[in-house]
Amino acid sequence: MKKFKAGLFGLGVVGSGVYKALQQNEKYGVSIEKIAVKNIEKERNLELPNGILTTEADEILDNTDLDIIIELINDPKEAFSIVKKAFERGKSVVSANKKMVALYHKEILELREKHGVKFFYEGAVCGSVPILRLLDQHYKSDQVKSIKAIANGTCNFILSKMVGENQDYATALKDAQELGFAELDPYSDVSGEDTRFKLSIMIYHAFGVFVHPNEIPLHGINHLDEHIKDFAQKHHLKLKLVGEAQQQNGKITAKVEPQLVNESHDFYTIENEYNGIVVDAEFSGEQFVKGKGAGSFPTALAVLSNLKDLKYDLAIAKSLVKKEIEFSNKSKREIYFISGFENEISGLTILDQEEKYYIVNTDFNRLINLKQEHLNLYWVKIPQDIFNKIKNHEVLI
Ligand SMILES: NC(=O)C1=CN([C@@H]2O[C@H](COP(=O)(O)OP(=O)(O)OC[C@H]3O[C@@H](n4cnc5c(N)ncnc54)[C@H](OP(=O)(O)O)[C@@H]3O)[C@@H](O)[C@H]2O)C=CC1
Ligand SMILES: N[C@@H](CC=O)C(=O)O
Repeated sequence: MKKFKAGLFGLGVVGSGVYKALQQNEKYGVSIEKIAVKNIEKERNLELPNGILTTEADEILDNTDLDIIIELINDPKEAFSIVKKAFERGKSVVSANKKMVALYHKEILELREKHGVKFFYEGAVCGSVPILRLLDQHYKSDQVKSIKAIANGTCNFILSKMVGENQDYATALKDAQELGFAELDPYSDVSGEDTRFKLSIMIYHAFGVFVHPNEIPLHGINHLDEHIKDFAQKHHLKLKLVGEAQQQNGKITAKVEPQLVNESHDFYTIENEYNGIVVDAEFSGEQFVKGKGAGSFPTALAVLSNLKDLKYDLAIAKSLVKKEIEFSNKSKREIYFISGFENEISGLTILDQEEKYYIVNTDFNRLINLKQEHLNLYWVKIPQDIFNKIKNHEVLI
């Protein structure tokens, strides 16, 4: 079979994983001919042929010998410009850039149709977990009702280290950065934005609707305080950043927020950089997938599997679905642990109270409003069953 020739953009955590895997294994049938980087002088822990690096994007984009572009840079605007130019030159692209895909999703898929090329991005969502492939192929014959996902390895790593191993936030974040899990600006991870990008992409593949990430309400883990950690440890609970979306009565609702889970929940065993997704669908009911959501080789694997899709002309992410389902950012009343307030907060239905925190019955939008006055306000959803157990002293030590 013909060996494909590829041009690679980006030789960082993911790019170098892809390069090494392709170098070490002939079975992929793809050779990297040229690599664009930002800083050609940078020291790299890789053996590279002379002259393979460039800082000129057009050296790759204008090279008619190259069949495929692999886009793995850390700048979404620049990445979009590369993808557009590649499409205009008739080249198909594989990318792992969730921010770029989420921000320009509809436009990219329309351009892809216009230019008759292919565009795959499995690595953009949950690293090595083939969730887009599942949603596109398996769930095409079913009707997805909801998706719940731990979709950010950095946050899950931090929360695992803090609650499970008593590490402090700053050390856990630094370790996640050193391990290559975090984004260039880790605010994107800890604020919940990265999860929101991935959720918006999954919403399209699950429900066929483009929802701009900014429309999805979010609350990250960047204001986490000791009280929630103590509370979780005291009740043998784990803390997870969860992105969720559901379809009900022709409307999609979605949000990203931290939640407490107990040992009966699928997410309880997801630790460190692992991600997990529970898909609930009409015929299949609930299914749960779990795998490494960040890191060099796990993400490279998703890119490599898309290179295979290109070679064999598979249908993943091929269709541009058009559905008239509305998105609504309305939120319903749920039970929340809240802390991080200086003065008493009035007007809330308080279910339990200690000096430094409340357990309240309220809705996400009300909390977002309260945060404007109480800047350090932090909240975590407590599912009803967990609250009942706590109330009945069932899980108290
Ligand atoms: N790290 C992870 O676990 C995962 C990352 N991703 C996504 O994959 C992409 C790459 O991430 P990651 O490898 O971690 O990022 P890194 O920061 O490790 O590497 C980024 C690479 O992009 C290069 N680069 C930046 N700007 C340009 C440009 N304008 N032209 C050419 N090259 C450029 C950099 O060059 P130089 O080396 O010279 O600085 C560097 O090699 C991002 O979109 C990220 O969100 C997705 C899933 C998991
Ligand atoms: N920063 C991201 C990398 C993978 O998408 C994460 O931590 O999940």
